[in-house]
Amino acid sequence: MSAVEINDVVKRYGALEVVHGINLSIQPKEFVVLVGPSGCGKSTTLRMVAGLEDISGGTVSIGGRTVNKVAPKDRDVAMVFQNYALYPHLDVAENIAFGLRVRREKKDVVNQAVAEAAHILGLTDYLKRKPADLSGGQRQRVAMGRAIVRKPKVFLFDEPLSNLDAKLRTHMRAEIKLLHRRMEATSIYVTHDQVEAMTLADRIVIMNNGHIEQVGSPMDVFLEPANTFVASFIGSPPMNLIDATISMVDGRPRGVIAGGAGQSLAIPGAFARNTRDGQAVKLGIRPEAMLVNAEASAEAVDCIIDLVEPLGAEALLHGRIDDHPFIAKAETLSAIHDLANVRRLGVDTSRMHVFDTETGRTLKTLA
Ligand SMILES: Nc1ncnc2c1ncn2[C@@H]1O[C@H](COP(=O)(O)OP(=O)(O)OP(=O)(O)O)[C@@H](O)[C@H]1O
Repeated sequence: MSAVEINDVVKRYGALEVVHGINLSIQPKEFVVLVGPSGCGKSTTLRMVAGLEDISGGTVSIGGRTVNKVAPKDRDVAMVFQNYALYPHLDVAENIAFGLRVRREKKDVVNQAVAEAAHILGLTDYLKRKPADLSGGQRQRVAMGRAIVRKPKVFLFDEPLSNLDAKLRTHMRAEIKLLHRRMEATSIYVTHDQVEAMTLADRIVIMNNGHIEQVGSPMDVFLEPANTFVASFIGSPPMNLIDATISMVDGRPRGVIAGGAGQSLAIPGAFARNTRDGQAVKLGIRPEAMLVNAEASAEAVDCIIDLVEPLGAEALLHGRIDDHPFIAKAETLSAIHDLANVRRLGVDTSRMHVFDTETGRTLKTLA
């Protein structure tokens, strides 16, 4: 039985429909991340699972029970919010204990649960402090402690790290992952940050405009994006998408880059059989599949580099191929090239993607 089942779920605010009939089955112990740009409906979806928003159509089930009409407190879920939602007048121990006290659990049960959670989260020395005297990361841990002690069927996280600075966010991300390994609790996590999604998720659900674009493991969605939206959302810097037209050369399709002098790249085998002569496509080339050492590549294109951004071991090259902007990634340590003066880049076409321009869908036959 799935832990959470979302069936044809719709959300409307008056006449405005913001979630358009989505389907998702979440397995027990699974860590699922809903990711997408601002306004795509991920928080609304999570809040419908939590019971904080009414469901306009379809059903949500938790542990096999339809919960559409069940009050949030009776759904056996615990939610961790971005703004922590701690009680400022209560100390850490009282904040963690709050849900158990409401349930009128016995005092020694509460004390033991709080001690355990504090130990897991490294809060033992802070139990008597008020939230105002804690760092952002510590406050977020208290919020997680409050969720843990309730031992819910499902943890729901709504952008829990977005108020933290970059370093702390990386640290807390690792903590959440370790916590999940330890507790093995089914978790649904909402973020707009694709790096957070990639690092935390067993499965990523990519949402856009109230629809689900693709569901898969982090590597699946990275290696086999179903469409241009997923391709440009997952991966940093994003995949370059270059307009081209398919042209058959000696019976093999090549993508001729639009609006230029006819430069072209070989369409990889997995995409080739779904192309047709004259078809408008987008060639999807990840920055790391563009190679400074063009002479060593079977396929290459002429380009102009406008800007080199050194990142340390790597540099990002911002440039143009026939007026199409692109970003390439180069290793600075091994490259003997003067990166600003690179005029030709190799393309590892075995790692190239091809999308139909009209539908945006990949031309690869996905399993
Ligand atoms: N109470 C409301 N009334 C009307 N429209 C709403 C309401 N709440 C949310 N929306 C709209 O629903 C859509 C989805 O919102 P939601 O908060 O789920 O997006 P999100 O993907 O979580 O974005 P963000 O990352 O910015 O929170 C948005 O277009 C938003 O404007």
